[in-house]
Amino acid sequence: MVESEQDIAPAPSTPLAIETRGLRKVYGSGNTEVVAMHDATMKVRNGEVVALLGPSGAGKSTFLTAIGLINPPTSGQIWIGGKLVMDGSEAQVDVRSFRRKHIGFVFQKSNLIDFLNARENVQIAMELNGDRPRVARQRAIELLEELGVGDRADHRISMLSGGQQQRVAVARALANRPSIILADEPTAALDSRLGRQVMELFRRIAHQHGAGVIVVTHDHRTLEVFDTLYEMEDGAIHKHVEGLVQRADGEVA
Ligand SMILES: Nc1ncnc2c1ncn2[C@@H]1O[C@H](COP(=O)(O)OP(=O)(O)OP(=O)(O)O)[C@@H](O)[C@H]1O
Repeated sequence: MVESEQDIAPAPSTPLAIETRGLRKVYGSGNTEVVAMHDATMKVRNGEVVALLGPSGAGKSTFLTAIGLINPPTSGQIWIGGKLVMDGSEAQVDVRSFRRKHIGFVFQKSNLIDFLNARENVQIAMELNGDRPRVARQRAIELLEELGVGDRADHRISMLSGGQQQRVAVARALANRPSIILADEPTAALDSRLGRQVMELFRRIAHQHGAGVIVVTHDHRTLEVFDTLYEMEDGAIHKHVEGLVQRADGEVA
């Protein structure tokens, strides 16, 4: 991919890719009740790349899977591309098709299909979305080339290194031109050089393709790649502003 003058953070007036309002999630009930997320509020603009930090058990995966329409919140609202998609635990869209069309996921482990090759793993995401095989095949090859693994397109997943697999996973996440990308510790299995490359890739993708990106990470070595840093603690989200911790709704804590 060629670096371009578009590789800059989005202006404050850029439309929102993601907005969450007062998300709350309660698991279990009675003695086993856990409030995993409360008043979790965040805005991500098109083209913005956001890191979500925080200790184990803070609620990061709960937040990400709520936005990914995998794990509905107990209450609060989720807006994607200006559309209300979750109102409390009630989906406002056809979840499966919305997810396929608009949301790209990258997980800690790549979740690729082992018995397919790299190209087929990317291609299948587009075919499931209704693209013709020839069109899907061509785009899969282009994406793998763009991500620097074009020469591994015909290799089975088990023959690729961890970093190469993660690049294929990113290609698959981009296949249907999602408007948002959600990544849960995508560099946890990578050494620091590859981890950095994958994070920089997210930045380029966000800035050049205009997608809103949230990356859950513990990897403090790569934080300068991000436009905005948030921290989650005990189920609540705070925004980092020049050394201060600011609540996502604007109040300084
Ligand atoms: N399915 C579930 N049932 C009950 N409690 C759950 C469930 N999933 C998560 N929790 C609890 O909710 C809280 C938040 O968990 P979550 O996985 O969202 O945190 P996290 O910040 O992603 O943690 P980590 O960094 O370790 O992945 C934790 O206390 C966890 O034990």
